[in-house]
Amino acid sequence: MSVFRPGLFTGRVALVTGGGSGIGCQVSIASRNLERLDKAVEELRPRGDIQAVQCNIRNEEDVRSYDWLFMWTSAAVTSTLKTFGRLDYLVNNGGGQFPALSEDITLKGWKAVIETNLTGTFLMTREVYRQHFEEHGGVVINIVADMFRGFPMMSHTGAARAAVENLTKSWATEWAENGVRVNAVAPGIVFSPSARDNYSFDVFSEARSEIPAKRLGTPEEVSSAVCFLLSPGASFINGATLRVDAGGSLYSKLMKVIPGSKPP
Ligand SMILES: CCCCCCCCCCC/C=C/C(=O)SCCNC(=O)CCNC(=O)[C@H](O)C(C)(C)COP(=O)(O)OP(=O)(O)OC[C@H]1O[C@@H](n2cnc3c(N)ncnc32)[C@H](O)[C@@H]1OP(=O)(O)O
Ligand SMILES: NC(=O)C1=CN([C@@H]2O[C@H](COP(=O)(O)OP(=O)(O)OC[C@H]3O[C@@H](n4cnc5c(N)ncnc54)[C@H](OP(=O)(O)O)[C@@H]3O)[C@@H](O)[C@H]2O)C=CC1
Repeated sequence: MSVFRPGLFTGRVALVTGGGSGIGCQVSIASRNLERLDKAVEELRPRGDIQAVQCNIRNEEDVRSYDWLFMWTSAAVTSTLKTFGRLDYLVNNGGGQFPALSEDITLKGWKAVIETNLTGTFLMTREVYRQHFEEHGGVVINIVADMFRGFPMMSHTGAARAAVENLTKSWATEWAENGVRVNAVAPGIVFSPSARDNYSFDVFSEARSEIPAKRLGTPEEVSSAVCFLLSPGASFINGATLRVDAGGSLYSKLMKVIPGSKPP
């Protein structure tokens, strides 16, 4: 994600898993690969105050590391609080999967996808709530996917993302009185280099004709939705899933073929 909204989030602090964000506030970005994180920090530095935190969201030990000052706290949360002094937003963006028929998914592969997308989101959110949001309130955004009609060829991620959508509703209700809002964003098909490299065929070219708008989404279009849900403009929205897919999740091949074709 990389959208800059000058002014809107000034003085606020966000913790974003899975890569970059420049939403115009102070941000910690957390993922496994420190080299990639440092590169993202360099790119995003002109947009705001950014720091990198190495963290595998699948490992409770990574998420909950011991700190003498803060007692049992998340490394990512602790370092964000130490650096910026507060925490207002958590964006659970880290995730991924691989294409495979269900019968070909090994238990190890299944666990990798479930632990990344479901358990990682649970661990991060639980920790942020325990360490800060319970007392101070905050906003959580869970990035899910278009799994509303199942996710054939990627059933592991479909199951994990549907579970995260359900967690979104549970947390929204459990924590509302603590001033916490929890919403999800479900992107359609959005160009990203890692998605391109993760398929043996040109998934983006093939997908384009199946989207009513005849084009892919952009990271900025996803980020706009995230920024809206984080903002005070969404203060009465809780437990919702916002689809950012240009209607892609509503379209079926059984319907009339979509005419025309627009450039990407
Ligand atoms: C034909 C497909 C049609 C579907 C069409 C749909 C349209 C597509 C829409 C696109 C939507 C895009 C959504 C996105 O999320 S894009 C960007 C997300 N980024 C990624 O997905 C990054 C790449 N993925 C991963 O990093 C991994 O998949 C994973 C999340 C599992 C990370 O796990 P880990 O780091 O632990 O990875 P390992 O390499 O150690 O793998 C562990 C075991 O997982 C199995 N595995 C992993 N990759 C594959 C693969 N490509 N094929 C089969 N199995 C795989 C395997 O069992 C691994 O264990 P082994 O290495 O011991 O075998
Ligand atoms: N692009 C698309 O069409 C769609 C994407 N999405 C979802 O949106 C999110 C962003 O996707 P996109 O930017 O395209 O993909 P990327 O692969 O670029 O981003 C995924 C990020 O997640 C991080 N990550 C993966 N596993 C872990 C882990 N165990 N711990 C911490 N971080 C982890 C990766 O960093 P690192 O490897 O360094 O840990 C990477 O930065 C993902 O959850 C993706 O599944 C959903 C629908 C469609």
